[in-house]
Amino acid sequence: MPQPLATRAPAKINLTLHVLGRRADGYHELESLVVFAGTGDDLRLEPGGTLALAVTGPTALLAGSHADNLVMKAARLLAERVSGLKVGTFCLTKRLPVAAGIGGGSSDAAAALRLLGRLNSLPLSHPALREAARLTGADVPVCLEPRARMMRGAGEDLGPGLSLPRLFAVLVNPRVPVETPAVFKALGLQPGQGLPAAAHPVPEAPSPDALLALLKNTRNDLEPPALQIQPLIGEALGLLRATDGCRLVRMSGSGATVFGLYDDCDAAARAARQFRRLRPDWWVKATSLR
Ligand SMILES: C[C@@](CO)(OP(=O)(O)O)[C@H](O)COP(=O)(O)OP(=O)(O)OC[C@H]1O[C@@H](n2ccc(N)nc2=O)[C@H](O)[C@@H]1O
Ligand SMILES: Nc1ncnc2c1ncn2[C@@H]1O[C@H](COP(=O)(O)OP(=O)(O)O)[C@@H](O)[C@H]1O
Repeated sequence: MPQPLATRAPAKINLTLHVLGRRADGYHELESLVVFAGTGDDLRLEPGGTLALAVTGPTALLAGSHADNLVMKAARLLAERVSGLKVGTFCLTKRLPVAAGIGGGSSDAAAALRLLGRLNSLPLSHPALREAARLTGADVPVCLEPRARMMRGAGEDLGPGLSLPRLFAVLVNPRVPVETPAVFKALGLQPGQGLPAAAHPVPEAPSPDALLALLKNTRNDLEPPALQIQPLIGEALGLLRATDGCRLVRMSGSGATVFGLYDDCDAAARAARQFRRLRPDWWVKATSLR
């Protein structure tokens, strides 16, 4: 019997997200410093038979139908490009909130491509794998090799892996989905129109303080339109900012998840406990980012 293959699908966090402009095809040119969390979904692949998916876990029911699952979309796109691709049954343990600005579905899709790559001896640099990632969604390429890097273009233009200090964070989501296309639409850019550019090159191996100083001079341009659509994001930002030891708060991606940064693991754990007392029904997670 072939051994099942397994991988983690970590949450993606946009520490910065500058929208440079809107292209003629409607997509937006981005510049984003992306990192990955210690928390995420889990994906297993049991090789053999036809392509199938089973989803369990606390947010399984929110992830939509199996046919529309991004795991299946990525696998189908790869199978269309690699003849005789060996497949099997994917078992997804879904824990991350859905439509939450932390790329859960994208990270699941990228995890599926990693596992199929392993099963079929395809390196992550294989053109079919890269193309399947890009066609699955704008955030999938950066999730293929989940490590800190700059992401540009619509998401396909990736910088080299960055050596960042580990950051200690609390992630908060009010458990309300926010749809990405609606947020980009609410930004209100016309094709060809841009926002003021503000390049933010990351120095080689910055200290935690240097990284924090850089983050304070940057933004998430999707925060204002997302706040218009879902005012609970403003509440999340305000409550998190007020937790003890919080150094910076910001929304990730198109929301609604927001993150707070703290000096160390204990401060983040304390803040998460403090926050849970205020909003016991929300998703609150202390984690590290890098
Ligand atoms: C905003 C970001 C930032 O990392 O994260 P999330 O909020 O999804 O986590 C991503 O760009 C989201 O990536 P992803 O969720 O994969 O986007 P897709 O499915 O490809 O596109 C959904 C829709 O978002 C808009 N879109 C997406 C990416 C982009 N650069 N410009 C866009 O205008 C388009 O309207 C598109 O139809
Ligand atoms: N494996 C999956 N996990 C989560 N959402 C998925 C998945 N597959 C498909 N989707 C769909 O993709 C959309 C975006 O979900 P998600 O990736 O969680 O968003 P975000 O990138 O904003 O965190 C949702 O509307 C959801 O129905």
